[in-house]
Amino acid sequence: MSDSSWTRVPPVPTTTPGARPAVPDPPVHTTDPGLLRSLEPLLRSWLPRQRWFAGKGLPIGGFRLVAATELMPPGGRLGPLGLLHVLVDVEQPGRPADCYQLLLGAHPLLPSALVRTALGPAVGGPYDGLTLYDAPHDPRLAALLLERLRLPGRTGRLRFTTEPHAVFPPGLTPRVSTAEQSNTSVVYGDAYILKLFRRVSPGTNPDLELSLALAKAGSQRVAEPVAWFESLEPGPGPTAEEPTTLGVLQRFLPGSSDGWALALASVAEDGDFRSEAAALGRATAEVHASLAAALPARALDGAALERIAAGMARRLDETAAEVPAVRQYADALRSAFDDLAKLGAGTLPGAAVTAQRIHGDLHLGQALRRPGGEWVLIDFEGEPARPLAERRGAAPPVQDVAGMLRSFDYAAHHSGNGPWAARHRDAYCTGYAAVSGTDPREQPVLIRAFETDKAVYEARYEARHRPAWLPIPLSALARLSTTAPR
Ligand SMILES: Nc1ncnc2c1ncn2[C@@H]1O[C@H](COP(=O)(O)OP(=O)(O)O)[C@@H](O)[C@H]1O
Ligand SMILES: O=P(O)(O)O[C@H]1O[C@H](CO)[C@@H](O[C@H]2O[C@H](CO)[C@@H](O)[C@H](O)[C@H]2O)[C@H](O)[C@H]1O
Repeated sequence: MSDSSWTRVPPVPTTTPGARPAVPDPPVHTTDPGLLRSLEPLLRSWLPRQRWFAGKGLPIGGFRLVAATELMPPGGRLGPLGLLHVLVDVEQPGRPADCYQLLLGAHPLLPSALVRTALGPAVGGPYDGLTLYDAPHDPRLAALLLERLRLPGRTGRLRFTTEPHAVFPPGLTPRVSTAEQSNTSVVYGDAYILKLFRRVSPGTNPDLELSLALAKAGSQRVAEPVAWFESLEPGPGPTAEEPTTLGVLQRFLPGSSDGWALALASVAEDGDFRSEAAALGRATAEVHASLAAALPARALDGAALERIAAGMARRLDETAAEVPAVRQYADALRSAFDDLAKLGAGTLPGAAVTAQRIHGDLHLGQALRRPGGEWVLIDFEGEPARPLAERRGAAPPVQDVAGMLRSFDYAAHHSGNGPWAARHRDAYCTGYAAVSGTDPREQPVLIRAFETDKAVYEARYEARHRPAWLPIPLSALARLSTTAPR
C-alpha cells in the first residue's frame, strides 16, 4: 500500500431511512508521523493479545502506517467523538508484513464497560492524553459505522457501497458477536451483521465476492450482503488496481444455530443427526452448482492435478517441519498425494475432475441451520492462512466435501464417539450425491488426498492456536496414513 496519510473528514450528514444524500466533498489528506509514533507502543502490547493477530510468538520489528481516516458523527468534531480507521502494516521476522485493520475510539475517560477494550493512553500525536480503545465494542461508534454504510460514496480513501434495495431502519442496537472468530463482527438489532476483516490482503475478499455472486444468482443458501466498504489504497502485485475489502454487512439470520453446536449436542447423546447431515450435503451441492453457474469453471487436465498434488506434498513437508508430531505419518501420507498425481498422469483410473470457485474452508461452524431447518453457508473467505490469490482460484469442489467430512470427525473425536462420525459422514455424502450426481465415496483417491491435505492444515492450525486440540487432526492423520483408497 502507498504513502502514509491521515484523513480528517467532515461530519456525515444526518439521514432519514431510505434517503440517500450525497457524501460530503473529498476530505483533506494530511501526513502525521506523530500519529504512528503515539500508536506504536500501544500496538506492541495490544495486537499480540488479539485472537486475530497472525504473528503470535514472533517479535514485532516495526510498523508502517498505510492510512488513517477519521469518521465523524453528524455535527461531530475531532477527538473524543470520532472513529479513527487505521490500516497498519506490521513487520515481523520470517514472514511478509501483515496489514491489519484497526477501528479505534478515543476518550479522556472510558466508561467501565469499555475498559477491557482499551489499548491505553496515547502519548503525543493528535490523540495525546486520550485513551484509545477498540471501537466496535462502543455502541455509539458501531452505530456511526452503520450510519456511514447507509451512504454510498467515499470518505478519504475508504469507499462505501450500499445495495440499492437496502433500507436500514434507525435505532438498531449494536453488539459485538461473542463467537470465537478470525475477524470481528457486530450484530445490529438481529437484522444485520457487519464482519470487519482484521488481517487484510490487497484485493476483493472472496467472502464478499462469493456471497454476492450467490445472492445475485438467487441462492437461498447464503446471507445476502447489503453493504460493504473497501480501501482504495493501491496494494502490491496483480490486485493493485482492485479495492481491498474491509467490511461486509450481511443479513443476520435470527434464531439460527451453527452446525458445530448442533453436531456436538448430537454426539453427546449419541443422537441421530443424519437427516440434518444429508440436508447439509444437499445444501453444499446446491451452493457448488450455483457457483459453477455464476463464475468460471473448467475441467482440470492431468498436469493441473499433478500441480495440486505437489502443493499438498509441499504443505505436508512444511507442516512436518513445524509440528513434530506429524513427522511419524509423513512418509505414509505422501502416498495419498502420489495417487492423486497418478490420477492426473492417467496411471490410476478416475472420473474427470473439474475446478470451480468453492467455499474453501467448509466446516460445521460455517453452516447455520435456520429455524425452518434450511442450511445456509457463511464465511466464504477460504482458509485464512492461504494467500488471497490462491483462495480466489478455482479448485475441485471435493475440497469442500473433504472439509465437512473432517468436521464430522472433529465433532465425534471432540466428545470421544468415533462411530457417530462414520454414520454422519455417510449421510452427508448421500445428500451431496443426491443433488450433484457425484458421490464423493466413489472418488476414493480424490477424497483421501483432500481429506489428508485438510487434516495436515488442521494439525498446523491447532498447533498454533489450540494445542490441546492437536490430537484430533493427528488421529485423522494416523487413520489416513494406513487407509488405502477403497
Ligand atoms: N448472517 C449471519 N446470521 C447469523 N449469525 C451469523 C451470520 N454470519 C455469521 N454469524 C455468526 O458469526 C460467527 C462468525 O462468523 P464468520 O463469518 O464465520 O466469522 P470469522 O471469519 O471471523 O470466523 C458465526 O459462527 C455465526 O455464529
Ligand atoms: O472459522 P474460521 O474461518 O476461523 O476457520 C478456522 O478456525 C476453525 C476453528 O474455529 C478451524 O476448524 C477446525 O475446528 C472446527 C471445530 O472448532 C472443526 O469443525 C473443523 O472441521 C476444523 O477444521 C478451521 O480449520 C480454521 O480455518
